[in-house]
Amino acid sequence: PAVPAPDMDGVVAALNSAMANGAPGAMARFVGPDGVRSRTVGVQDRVSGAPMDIHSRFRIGSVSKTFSTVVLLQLVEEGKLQLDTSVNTYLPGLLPDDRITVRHLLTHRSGLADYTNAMFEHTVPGFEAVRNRVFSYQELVDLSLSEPRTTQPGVSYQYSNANFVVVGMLIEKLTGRPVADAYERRIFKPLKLGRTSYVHPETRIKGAHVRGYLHPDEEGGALVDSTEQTVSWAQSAGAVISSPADLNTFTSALMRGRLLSPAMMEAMTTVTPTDATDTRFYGLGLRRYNLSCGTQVYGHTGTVQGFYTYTFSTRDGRRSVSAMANTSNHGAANTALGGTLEAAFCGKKPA
Ligand SMILES: C[C@@H](NC(=O)[C@@H](C)NC(=O)CCCC[C@H](NC(=O)C[NH3+])C(=O)[O-])C(=O)O
Repeated sequence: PAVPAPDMDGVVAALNSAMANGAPGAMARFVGPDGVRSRTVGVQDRVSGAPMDIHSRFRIGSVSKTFSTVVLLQLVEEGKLQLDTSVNTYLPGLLPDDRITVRHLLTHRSGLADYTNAMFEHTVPGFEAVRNRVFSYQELVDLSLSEPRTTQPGVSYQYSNANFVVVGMLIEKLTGRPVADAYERRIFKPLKLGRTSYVHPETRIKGAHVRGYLHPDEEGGALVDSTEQTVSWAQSAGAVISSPADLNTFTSALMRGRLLSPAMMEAMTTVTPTDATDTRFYGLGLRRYNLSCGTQVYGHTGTVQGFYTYTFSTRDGRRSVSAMANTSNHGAANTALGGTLEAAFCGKKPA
């Protein structure tokens, strides 16, 4: 069936709006039946003035959660663990509640508190305190367990990075190897994602990359260059580095069933609402947005110091959008960047 052509003027307007709301630069890449459309605005480096480059790499934050989910669901397909079994079966004694299952982690329904709320309550001091720190998975889980649970297991959606830290622990326990090897062997290599890497705890981004700029909490305060950090506070919940093209390839290949069986894709895309607007949903490590034109898109968003990311694809994988703005802690810029989805997937508004 015919699909609307992307409204690339609308995409550029959204990118410019992200800049008007505090991002030094932004970019978006659309892949559809009629080929690739890329747009960039502003700069990827405020000091050198280097313009935003569509081939540059950047930190994708929680889009990493979908990569971690693919690895874990492949392990489920291989019979190494089961979704509705207690996490403590595979990681004895880790969690204080045997009722928390693997599925609860992937759907943010475990009740494990998100330690990043306290860690980054004061944005720049919180970031400076951890940007060069290396945490073990256990230390991050202990931070979560030092706070009360946020829900009884399975009862409600409560987003938490802790869930995907435990997913990383499961992957390493079940494969006997660092999570980086699993990403490489199971996703990056097969899909030839040449600009995607999982780097921890090295702080530098190798190769041509975007510099990220963190907004301080103080209105009008100077931007902080947050490009170099360990991202050890997130790891399997947020430490992947990628590029617009690789993200388009990843989400499209995922939706086309290149990484998981049809049955597992059915499980992954079975969603529940995450808010009262009936437009935002979560499945297994995957968001679904219902767009104004009725199109449903699947993918993930990312927020890591200095970088906002959206990467979504239609269910058939025929169309995908990846968009990035090199700032964070500035909600208006994030909302503006999200406007690329409506423009790209719904096309020009009817006159
Ligand atoms: C929401 C997003 N989640 C992620 O990408 C994960 C990895 N990031 C976070 O949980 C936010 C950490 C603080 C960011 C900092 N904010 C503060 O420090 C606020 N005081 C910043 O904005 O850079 C997602 O799933 O879409």
